[in-house]
Amino acid sequence: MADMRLIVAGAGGRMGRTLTRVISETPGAVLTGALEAPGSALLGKDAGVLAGLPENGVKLSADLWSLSANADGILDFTVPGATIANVAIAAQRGLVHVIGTTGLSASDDAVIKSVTGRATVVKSGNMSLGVNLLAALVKRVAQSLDENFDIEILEMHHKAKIDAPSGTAFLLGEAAAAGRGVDLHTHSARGRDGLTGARRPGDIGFASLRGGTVTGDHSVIFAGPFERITLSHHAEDRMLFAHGALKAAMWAHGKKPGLYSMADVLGLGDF
Ligand SMILES: NC(=O)C1=CN([C@@H]2O[C@H](COP(=O)(O)OP(=O)(O)OC[C@H]3O[C@@H](n4cnc5c(N)ncnc54)[C@H](OP(=O)(O)O)[C@@H]3O)[C@@H](O)[C@H]2O)C=CC1
Ligand SMILES: O=C(O)C1=N[C@H](C(=O)O)C[C@H](O)C1
Repeated sequence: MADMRLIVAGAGGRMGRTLTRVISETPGAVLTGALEAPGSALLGKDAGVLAGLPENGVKLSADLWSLSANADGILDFTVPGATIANVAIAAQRGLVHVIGTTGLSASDDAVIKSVTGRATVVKSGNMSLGVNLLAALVKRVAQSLDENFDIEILEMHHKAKIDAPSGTAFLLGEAAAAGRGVDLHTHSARGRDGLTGARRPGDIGFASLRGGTVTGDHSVIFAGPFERITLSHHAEDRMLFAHGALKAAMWAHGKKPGLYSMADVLGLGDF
């Protein structure tokens, strides 16, 4: 079978450079395009060199329409506005679209959903095996405990992260809410500050810390009367997410159109 031809969107970013390295080490995958923002100072630079590799001849471009003429998939770790612009082109070209971008709004999600009748999209706030396994465990524990156990989600990331709470925190919150049988939107507490009043029973709380170079730490705390259960994941290297994204792309290649999650890719759906 021919190699899967991949475009990295956000090729100059932290995840983009990591993806370029992981693709170069992965049999069955080849980098054919590198997308960056219009006006970026990195346009025209070599994606291999930016990733700390020898030159690979793939120059950063802002023209996804042209790049996508010779591609099977796009790995998209950018910003919401870029991802939403990419969705339409990926769908029109029939590319697998792996979306790792976080900070997407409800209306962004609706746009993504609207193309999945004809596009194959894998979207997840976290592409690692460990976090997706953690989400399955959180769902199970939330199923077993009643509202006497308050659920709090704590995340910490590097100081350059621009969105909060993290996509992973929402993924874990959704898992907890599903286990509890409640709607996360009507059962969350975010951004506590000042005279907040007592905790509302049944809420799922979120707290975000930012600093240093932390790749990504997440804990889900079940705080009950006189005892606490804490389930945690600590990401030590972005390679983790890049390997997951590549696995998702290769899994989705040839799959029928639809919106898939990492739980689908990893076979954790019935966990
Ligand atoms: N799901 C997962 O497993 C993971 C998700 N993420 C998410 O991925 C996203 C990126 O993270 P990270 O790599 O750390 O961030 P960076 O800021 O390092 O990278 C984002 C890149 O996207 C570029 N970009 C901006 N606009 C466009 C555009 N229109 N077209 C193409 N590229 C564009 C930026 O360019 P410029 O700087 O010039 O604006 C930048 O190079 C975040 O949302 C993050 O939360 C991160 C890790 C894992
Ligand atoms: O911005 C990051 O770095 C990360 N973003 C994702 C998120 O928002 O959860 C995944 C990972 O934690 C790293």
